[in-house]
Amino acid sequence: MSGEFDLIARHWWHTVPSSSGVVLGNGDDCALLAPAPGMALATSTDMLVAGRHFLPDVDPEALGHKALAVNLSDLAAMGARPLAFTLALALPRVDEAWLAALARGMLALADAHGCALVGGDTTAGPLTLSVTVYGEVPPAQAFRRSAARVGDDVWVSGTVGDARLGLAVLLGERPPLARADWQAHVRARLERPTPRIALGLALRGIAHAAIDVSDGLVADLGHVLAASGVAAEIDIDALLVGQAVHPAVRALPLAEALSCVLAGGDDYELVFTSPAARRSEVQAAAAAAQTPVTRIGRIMPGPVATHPLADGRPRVRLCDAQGRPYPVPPGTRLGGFDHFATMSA
Ligand SMILES: Nc1ncnc2c1ncn2[C@@H]1O[C@H](COP(=O)(O)OP(=O)(O)OP(=O)(O)O)[C@@H](O)[C@H]1O
Ligand SMILES: Cc1ncc(C[n+]2csc(CCOP(=O)(O)O)c2C)c(N)n1
Ligand SMILES: [Mg+2]
Repeated sequence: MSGEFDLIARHWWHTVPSSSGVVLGNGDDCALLAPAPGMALATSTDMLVAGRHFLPDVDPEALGHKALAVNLSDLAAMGARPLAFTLALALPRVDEAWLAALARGMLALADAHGCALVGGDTTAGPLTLSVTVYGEVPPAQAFRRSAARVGDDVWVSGTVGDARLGLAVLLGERPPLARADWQAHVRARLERPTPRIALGLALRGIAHAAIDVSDGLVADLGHVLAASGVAAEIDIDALLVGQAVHPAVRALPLAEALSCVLAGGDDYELVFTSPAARRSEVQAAAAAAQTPVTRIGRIMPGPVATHPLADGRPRVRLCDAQGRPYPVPPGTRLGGFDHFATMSA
């Protein structure tokens, strides 16, 4: 028998970790959360829709991981520590083995971050996963998008562009990579992103503004710049020769490599700003968090923002190591992922 409540009980009952700020978990009309004294409750929602965020034949364990990871990534971008999450799930059919794998992937990542599943909703419908995360952060140390200042450095964690290369192969836009280890890497980067929670926590009190790269580096940095009323120079030489670009991406024709790096999306790395005087503290925080970071540019004066999201003004200037305008090759994409860009009203 597979009624709605059996299904929830079998797959989603989750023991609440004791130290987590969860007063009451799964099973009542609401969960009760209590951030530590002096902490603000941080919350964010992101959903994954079959055919749009993932292909329907994706490994369900990886899908469970990614649905939570992209949400934890938002907590990381705020400098918040994860406490709990809820899961709203629409399922076209009940496939016990598929659901067990989904739960395994999601709950393994939850346990790794001490983040309890405290509630949700399950319905029949087109395959959709919507996660809401809750975390805690000292409000004065949260990395607001509006906090970038002229004179700040721009940094990025990990590598950008490799997830988009993985997607290009999956979508048949290009053949699989000749090197099996590179192919496995780009696929894993697409399907099992690493939320940079440890880095976010280590950067508290050091970074000014931050955002996680979901739509593309230039587009997401653009949200920070618009919210802060500033502009930025991105040093393409520092990006391409540094450790922020994986060799599999560097090996692509230049326009394709730049498109992946600057507009790829699905990276779930942190782009953050911090004062130039604090470079050594950023490096120490990154080392403590065991997360590589690369300095890729600087914040410059820019137009005053009219809206923090859809401001429409060009704010990112691409330059070379000498600060000269970078000659972007024809065919390079810079715009980020936009769900409605190709839909007519
Ligand atoms: N339906 C909605 N109702 C209210 N606020 C929304 C809604 N959709 C998005 N927002 C808010 O708009 C802002 C931008 O949303 P967006 O989803 O682009 O950011 P994000 O979650 O950081 O990025 P991504 O979804 O690409 O990971 C966020 O503050 C988000 O909470
Ligand atoms: C099958 C398939 N097609 C396209 C993509 C790429 N993609 C989809 S949504 C998104 C931005 C983040 O989503 P959101 O802004 O909704 O949080 C990106 C980069 C994918 N991952 N899988
Ligand atoms: Mg979102």
